[in-house]
Amino acid sequence: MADQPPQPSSASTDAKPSALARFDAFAAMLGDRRPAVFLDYDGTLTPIVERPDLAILDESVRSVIRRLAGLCPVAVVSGRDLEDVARHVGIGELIYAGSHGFDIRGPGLRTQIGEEYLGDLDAAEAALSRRLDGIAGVLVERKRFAIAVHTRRVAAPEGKAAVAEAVHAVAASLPKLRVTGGKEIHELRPNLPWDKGRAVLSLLDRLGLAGPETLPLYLGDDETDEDAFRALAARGEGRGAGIRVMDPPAPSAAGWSLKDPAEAGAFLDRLAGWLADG
Ligand SMILES: O=P(O)(O)OC[C@H]1O[C@H](O[C@H]2O[C@H](CO)[C@@H](O)[C@H](O)[C@H]2O)[C@H](O)[C@@H](O)[C@@H]1O
Repeated sequence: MADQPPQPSSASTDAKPSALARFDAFAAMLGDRRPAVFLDYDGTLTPIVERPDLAILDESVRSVIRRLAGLCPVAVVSGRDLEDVARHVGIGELIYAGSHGFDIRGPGLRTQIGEEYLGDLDAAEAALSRRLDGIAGVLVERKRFAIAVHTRRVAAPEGKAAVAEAVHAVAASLPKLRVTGGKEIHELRPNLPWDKGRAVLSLLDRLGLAGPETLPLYLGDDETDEDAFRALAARGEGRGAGIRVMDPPAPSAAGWSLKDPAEAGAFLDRLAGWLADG
């Protein structure tokens, strides 16, 4: 019997089919459409590590992404600062969306959303450095359009609770910002209706990829990637595929899964091979 493409499931803890183990079904779902591939960085292309500067892209993954970019549109959509993620990925011709999609550049593309919030972000950064002073292990990472406060190396539970309290106190004093979460991280960003999902939809429009001949794929591992999975799911049945990198299964609006960045690299390699074979 032919391998039937699994139906995308809604946000639930249901196990999502593996886009790698069931690659034939994934390819059948893609059919003769051309993919447009959107890639998150941390936890998707590189394993989660102790500090952001230690998340180095493996050369083999870089070369798979480079090969894929020769076969279909590829964009990296990251919470990191635009320049930081572009430097880590190190492929000049790609499209990059940094600060969770607030800062976009690529061939013929340049957009910055929320420049009028930079003063509030500067004020938040200064307030955070005062409030977090003395909490061992905390790391504040300023991006152009967001501030990440990392708790991975902060003692639990008191230290982590103190960091959360400080972040929420600063946010309460700066209502033009909002708090989002992730893996051992609190982030402050402009309180605007903008996120990775809206950035992906906007890129599809601007790149002329919004039609039915293109199937957008989004690979991500974290809370903020759920915005992109939901945005693709909202385009309608079969108009986008979310692939959540996760182990064990967690609630997700993605229809597919991969276990870890190693599987993500293997999937991208398989996809590139499949596209090259025509
Ligand atoms: O959207 P992404 O590309 O996945 O970026 C999300 C955040 O990733 C980074 O933090 C995460 O990865 C670190 C390195 O593995 C890890 O130490 C940290 O606990 C994770 O939250 C990055 O530093 C953030 O700026 C991004 O927002």
